[in-house]
Amino acid sequence: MKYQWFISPNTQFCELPEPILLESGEMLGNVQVGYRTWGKLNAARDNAVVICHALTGWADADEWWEPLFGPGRAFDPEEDFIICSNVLGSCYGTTGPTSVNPATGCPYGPDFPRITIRDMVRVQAALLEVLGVEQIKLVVGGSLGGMQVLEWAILYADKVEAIASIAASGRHSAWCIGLSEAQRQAIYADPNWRGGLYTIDEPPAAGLAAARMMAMCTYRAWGSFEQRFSRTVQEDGRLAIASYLQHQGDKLVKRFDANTYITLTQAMDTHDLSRGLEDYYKVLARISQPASIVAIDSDLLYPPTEQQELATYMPNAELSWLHSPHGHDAFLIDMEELNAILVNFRHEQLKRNRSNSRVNGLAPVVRRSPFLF
Ligand SMILES: CC(=O)SCCNC(=O)CCNC(=O)[C@H](O)C(C)(C)COP(=O)(O)OP(=O)(O)OC[C@H]1O[C@@H](n2cnc3c(N)ncnc32)[C@H](O)[C@@H]1OP(=O)(O)O
Ligand SMILES: N[C@@H](CCO)C(=O)O
Repeated sequence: MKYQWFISPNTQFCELPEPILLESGEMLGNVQVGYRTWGKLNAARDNAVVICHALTGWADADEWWEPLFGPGRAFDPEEDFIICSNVLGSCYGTTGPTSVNPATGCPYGPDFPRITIRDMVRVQAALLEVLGVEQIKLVVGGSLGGMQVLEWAILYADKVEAIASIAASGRHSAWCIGLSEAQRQAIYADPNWRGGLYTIDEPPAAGLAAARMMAMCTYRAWGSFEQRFSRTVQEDGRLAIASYLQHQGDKLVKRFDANTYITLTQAMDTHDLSRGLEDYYKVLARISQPASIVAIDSDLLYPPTEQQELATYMPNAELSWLHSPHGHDAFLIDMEELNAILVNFRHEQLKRNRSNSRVNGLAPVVRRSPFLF
């Protein structure tokens, strides 16, 4: 089998002008960002909507969130300047383990530095600076994307007007860290792993596939598996659920890289909004932007208690429920329902801005300071 890391032909690339100082203290130079945009930046440079993707996602948000795009939908290119970039550490166009390390001329592989969610957000902010964005109307994303959204609200509080964080937590739980560690150990156990020094033609495919199979069980729910597969045995003798998981494992292996999987899951494990700041609940109280916190009622990975907690402690947050039998991945499946939640939130945001404008006699958005990236 020929493995390749697929980068969509629509991807645009930006070489960041400055190195990025990672949270670890390491400087990362020659950072490339793969990204997409839709719509136009307006004259005031304040109509940006930033979409943050999930673990194995990429910049083509109009593909994987297609029903959320269009007139009257959550993201309207007639009104918004929409940006989605591939995250730092990923393998879809942004610098990560599959990129060439300028110091060696070889791919970083396992030597790619440890990164955090904050590092991902700082790279996105540097891209936005290059694109000339001054103010962001909304930052939105699910799962790993939702973690970035929350960090955006803290790191760039003056720049971000509203956020929507879906199926995410404010700090990675022991449950999530444990599941990710088990997945990483499956990759390490593959003889092809070779400490991360495998070749593209001989990757640790079995390990990565096993990791994805475990992950899929956490992305879906008891009821959805029961309804779809029950105890059905296929003509080839395999249980349908086993066959489905094997297919999902193989599918990921054809489009994703094992070192990238390690890098991104480790970054998720660092996620804690309060790291290096103050008490966790005090940090949540600092997130003052209007916020839509979306909980999926069947989510086993980031259970609704985590979003209830966010919505309780964030002063301008509202909790919405995405009712779905599909589990955590519902934000990539039940898109009409998600679209309705986000459209409603954005209408409310618009009304709030208009009423602020009437009360204050000011423009709808009050800019407090220029943005420092
Ligand atoms: C193109 C995209 O993936 S867009 C989605 C954006 N993606 C991201 O953000 C990255 C992550 N992607 C994902 O997590 C997933 O793609 C999701 C959540 C969006 C959707 O999951 P899917 O795998 O497409 O859906 P689902 O659970 O219904 O599985 C369908 C697949 O399982 C296969 N399948 C179903 N039952 C069985 C079975 N018994 N045995 C073997 N294969 C089976 C189907 O043939 C189908 O295969 P295909 O994808 O190769 O056509
Ligand atoms: N299914 C999603 C992960 C869910 O957070 C992905 O593969 O990106």
